[in-house]
Amino acid sequence: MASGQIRPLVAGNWKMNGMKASAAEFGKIMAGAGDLWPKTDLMICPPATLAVTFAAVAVGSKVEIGGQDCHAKPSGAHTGDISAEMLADAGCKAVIVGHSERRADHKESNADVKAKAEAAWRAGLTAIVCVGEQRAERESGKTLDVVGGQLAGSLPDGATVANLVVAYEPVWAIGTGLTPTPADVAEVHAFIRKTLVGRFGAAGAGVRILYGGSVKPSNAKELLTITDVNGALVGGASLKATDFLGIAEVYR
Ligand SMILES: O=C(CO)COP(=O)(O)O
Repeated sequence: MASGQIRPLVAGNWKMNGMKASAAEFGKIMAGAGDLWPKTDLMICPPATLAVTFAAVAVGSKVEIGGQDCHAKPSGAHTGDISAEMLADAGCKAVIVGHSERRADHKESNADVKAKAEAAWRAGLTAIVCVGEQRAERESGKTLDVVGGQLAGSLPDGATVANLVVAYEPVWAIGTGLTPTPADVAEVHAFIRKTLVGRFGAAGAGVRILYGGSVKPSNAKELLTITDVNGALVGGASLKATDFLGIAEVYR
């Protein structure tokens, strides 16, 4: 496998989608996961309203539950926010931080993202740190500068590198059906790997680097078997069990 010895992770980010009735679709994902594990780890990041129940029913299954965001502090007067400790208490094993929709909609800076990633580690969660360039940045040849700056500013400090995942999500590829060429994905992932090894030493070689942005079953093989692509962060296609499992199939 092009991704070497690293066990891939296919994670679904449900974003602001999902009602109680979505438990049926989640059940289908759990039912299919057994066939894919232990070759591939599977995770669903549902909205917080569903995380508690999904985490409870997922106990003993091969699907882990993650949050989509967390506050940097463990508790306090922060109306509407959820801490990493609360996610862990709900049964989550990971949390996405620095998704481009949060960087844009909530004006989250690299420093904010870093504080959230460190909060994830503090709570014993895996931090899934998202980076990725805007279309204009790619067109002007600034992709590696932008991604390098995001990594420098948002990766957590500390020694819990086993609890780190980086997701490369080009902003222009999210929800658009557009994807970078395999060569472009390979270039950015190699750059992220080099940066991780520079930052964390040998442990950086084991950090999973996910690709995200319009991944679907039909393009999964092309995108997810590139060197240093160790899985996917899937948006829209993760809402349908057959599509989500069809993506993870590439690692079977
Ligand atoms: O943002 C994403 C996952 O976090 C990707 O979304 P889509 O797969 O819908 O493009």
